[in-house]
Amino acid sequence: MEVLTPKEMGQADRLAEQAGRSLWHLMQAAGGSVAREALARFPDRRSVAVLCGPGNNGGDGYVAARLLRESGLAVDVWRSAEPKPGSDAARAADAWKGAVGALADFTPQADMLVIDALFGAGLARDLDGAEREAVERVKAAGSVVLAVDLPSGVSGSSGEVMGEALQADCTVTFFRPKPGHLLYPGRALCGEVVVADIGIPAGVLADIEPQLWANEPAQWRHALPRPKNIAHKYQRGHVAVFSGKMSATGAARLSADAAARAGAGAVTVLSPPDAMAALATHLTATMLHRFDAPEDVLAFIKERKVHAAVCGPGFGTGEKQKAVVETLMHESDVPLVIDADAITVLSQDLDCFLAVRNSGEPTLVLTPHEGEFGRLFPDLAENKTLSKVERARLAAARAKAVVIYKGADTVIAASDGRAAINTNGTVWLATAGSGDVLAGLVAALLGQGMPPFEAACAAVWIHGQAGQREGFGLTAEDLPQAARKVLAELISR
Ligand SMILES: NC(=O)C1=CN([C@@H]2O[C@H](COP(=O)(O)OP(=O)(O)OC[C@H]3O[C@@H](n4cnc5c(N)ncnc54)[C@H](OP(=O)(O)O)[C@@H]3O)[C@@H](O)[C@H]2O)[C@@H](O)CC1
Ligand SMILES: [K+]
Repeated sequence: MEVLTPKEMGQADRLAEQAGRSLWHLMQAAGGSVAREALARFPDRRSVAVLCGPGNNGGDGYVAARLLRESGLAVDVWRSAEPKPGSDAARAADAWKGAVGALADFTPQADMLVIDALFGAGLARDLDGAEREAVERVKAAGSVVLAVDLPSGVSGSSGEVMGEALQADCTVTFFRPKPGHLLYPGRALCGEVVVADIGIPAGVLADIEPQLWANEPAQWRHALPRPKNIAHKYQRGHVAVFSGKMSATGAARLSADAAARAGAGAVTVLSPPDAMAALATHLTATMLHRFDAPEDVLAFIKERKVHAAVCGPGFGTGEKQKAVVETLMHESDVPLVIDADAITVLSQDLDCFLAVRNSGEPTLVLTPHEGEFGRLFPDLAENKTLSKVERARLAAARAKAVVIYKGADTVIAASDGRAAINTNGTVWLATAGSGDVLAGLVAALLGQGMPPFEAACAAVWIHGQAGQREGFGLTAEDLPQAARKVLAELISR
């Protein structure tokens, strides 16, 4: 599903108006969907307090208050400021015939349902004054909170908290989700998110051309590799995985296993001389090839028609490893997944490493977690005015790569501006070796010809789904088999 920034949502609103849906009607539908969710989800609440701000978010609140009162509930409205005269919100406030108290006098109770219509998409600065104090009182009272569009204090564009924010049990948003619903900490503060249809025609999206999605199979399933019956193993993608020294071969084996389970026809682990024996005792279907120097790597990639390579897991960060990364980046055009130690190597001189990747397909996928992202792109990491999506996009454009910016809310970004926020991750994936598996999955899909952005999105989603299936106590060794089953289901559907 498309994700719209608050600015794009404003555009949707204007385009809907041109198509004959006035803001007044949209506001009625928005307030109506809030009232419906309140009745359906919290039927046992004895009283309802609707907190209304000065803008259209408050307007939605007045509409919901009226409808809930008409359905027989005891409803009070508390407002921080009056809506602008002549606005749709002012008209909605006029249609509310009950009492209106000053927000400063509002005393929340634990058994109350609080409908938060203070601020939504128009939140422009940190909460302070009466609104901030009311938010603090609601949090302290522990009332159940249903947020209109966004919990007040959460930025719709970044999910960041602006000064202070409510913790909602449920958030009803309209037409399409916003980044603030999917990016932390906003995602946690929203509670369950309901996306309500308020009559904005989906056709407006063709004009808006959103470049951000919630990461879902609908976005990339069509591009999943489906091998032809007559393909031989090398036509199904040959993935090379670089191993580190003797005491650090496990990470490469996890990547290799993941690549094989994700459909690569052949997988070879490229091993430094000292690790050959350790790897040989562990590998069965996966092939093993020794390399001493970068020239060996280039020769192997060429002669054995490697379709994608993973470099980084357990690789090491010394001069020898740096020379290999440099060679891969400058002298080979094999699609590359650069992870872990190879990211550290790259971050030593990113400009130099990326200097020659100025044209052509972005065949580079970078998979930094928060710390690695900070090392690769320190200025972007430190820029607190940017959302995680914006940081990932700028990084992708700078590196001419697909960037998988990992975390609980992993963002995948392409250098052309497309981006996706992943939502199916689980805490069980925060385990040693989990990233090595992800790198192998990306390489398998790349090696089978899937375009890089789609391959990265698919791999992240499949990884998340595999984590959910395995759940409590999973280890990275469990993930490749689980990923295989997830992928098999996706392809067979
Ligand atoms: N788009 C659509 O299709 C639809 C949108 N709908 C609804 O409209 C909502 C967006 O409405 P909106 O633009 O009026 O913004 P909103 O969140 O009410 O706040 C703006 C007001 O707050 C003020 N203000 C801001 N920050 C502040 C602060 N920290 N502390 C104090 N004041 C602050 C700001 O003041 P200003 O910055 O102008 O001085 C302005 O007065 C959206 O969330 C959804 O619920 C639906 O009705 C259906 C269709
Ligand atoms: K709100």
